[in-house]
Amino acid sequence: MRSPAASNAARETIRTTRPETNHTDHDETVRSDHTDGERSNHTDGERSNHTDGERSDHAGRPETREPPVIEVSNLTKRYDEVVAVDDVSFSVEQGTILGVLGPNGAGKTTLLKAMLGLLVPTEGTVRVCGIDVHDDPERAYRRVGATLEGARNVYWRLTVRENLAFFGGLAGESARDPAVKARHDTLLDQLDLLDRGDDVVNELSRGMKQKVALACALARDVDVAFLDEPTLGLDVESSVDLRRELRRLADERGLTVVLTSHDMSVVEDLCDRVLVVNQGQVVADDGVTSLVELFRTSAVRIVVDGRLSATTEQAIRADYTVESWETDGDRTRALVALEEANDLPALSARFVEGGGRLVSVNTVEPDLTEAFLQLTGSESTTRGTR
Ligand SMILES: Nc1ncnc2c1ncn2[C@@H]1O[C@H](COP(=O)(O)OP(=O)(O)OP(=O)(O)O)[C@@H](O)[C@H]1O
Repeated sequence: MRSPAASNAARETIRTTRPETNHTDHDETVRSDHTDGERSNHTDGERSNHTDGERSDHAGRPETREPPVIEVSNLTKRYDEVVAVDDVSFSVEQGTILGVLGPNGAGKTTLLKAMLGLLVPTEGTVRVCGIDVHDDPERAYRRVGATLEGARNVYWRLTVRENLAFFGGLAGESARDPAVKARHDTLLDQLDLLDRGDDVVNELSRGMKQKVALACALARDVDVAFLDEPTLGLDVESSVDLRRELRRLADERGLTVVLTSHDMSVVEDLCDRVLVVNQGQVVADDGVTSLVELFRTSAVRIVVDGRLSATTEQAIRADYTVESWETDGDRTRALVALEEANDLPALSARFVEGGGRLVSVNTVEPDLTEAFLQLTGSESTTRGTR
């Protein structure tokens, strides 16, 4: 329905409205469509001190805006001829849940691994909480938790609590420390795992294992969680629970989350902001609502009874963008793009004039899947009706 030119124009719009990362001008990097103001008002005062020394002023004096928790600058990762990440720059404010989307091979995992300091970039830098993850990986590691391969990171022969103790121990924390134990208890409680704490992970359901993996990523009092496909394989209920928990951690503790997911509903429900990656480059960086708005041309699904002639079909196709046209006996189902809702009566009239009897007319709104497909150059074949 939208011409490649329209998609390109949209792509250009997204790239040009998003300022390049400017680490000295935070106003530039703060986006109006996010609730940054609300998010910076966290209940855990310690959390706002995430930049190793640069902290907010709790004594009532005017505060300066804090630097972003994550700053990626001109990051490039090449594997011989393949440019997996191509000159990517962006920054993330505290308490944001950022979704990284992209088709297979787009560079999402490479980007995440480079942000975690697990890959040496060909060029560019990543700073987490003000720490360069490649110059000082150990110090950076203390501030981040990650699940890169779901529950496979977790030790299945250990109990849930032993896993938490192990992952906390990697950063020198002792589970015997009452403060650490209290944190683990709170985490288990929040994830509804408190009564399973002494169970061997192997005996838990898949969804529970996934939650244990998340608990391990957060076992230390981290500022940032990198989660690769956190809801993969979860049933609907567990997926909803996990999303709720991540939202709560972001809102109440100021946890910053970077996640990848192929599940658009997860991203649409959960993320404040979406980075769409394609061929190693960021092709869009915006709020979910803004991205969907960008492709807000509606379509209408019309069902009519009565045989429509080939001439009628051709005439409608000549005047409108027909996304699909299916005839099944006497029934025709057509999906037609409309630039203006006002065009609907005229379009319906064309079907009636052609001998059809209207059965139903439904407006179909675009969603994140549609925006994603447009941005990555794929074409949508179906639209969901809302
Ligand atoms: N170790 C490696 N050596 C060579 N090429 C690699 C390596 N890792 C990734 N690549 C290539 O880099 C590109 C990006 O891969 P990456 O795994 O980051 O994509 P992705 O977006 O995570 O994909 P998927 O959604 O399929 O997991 C791909 O072309 C991939 O083949």
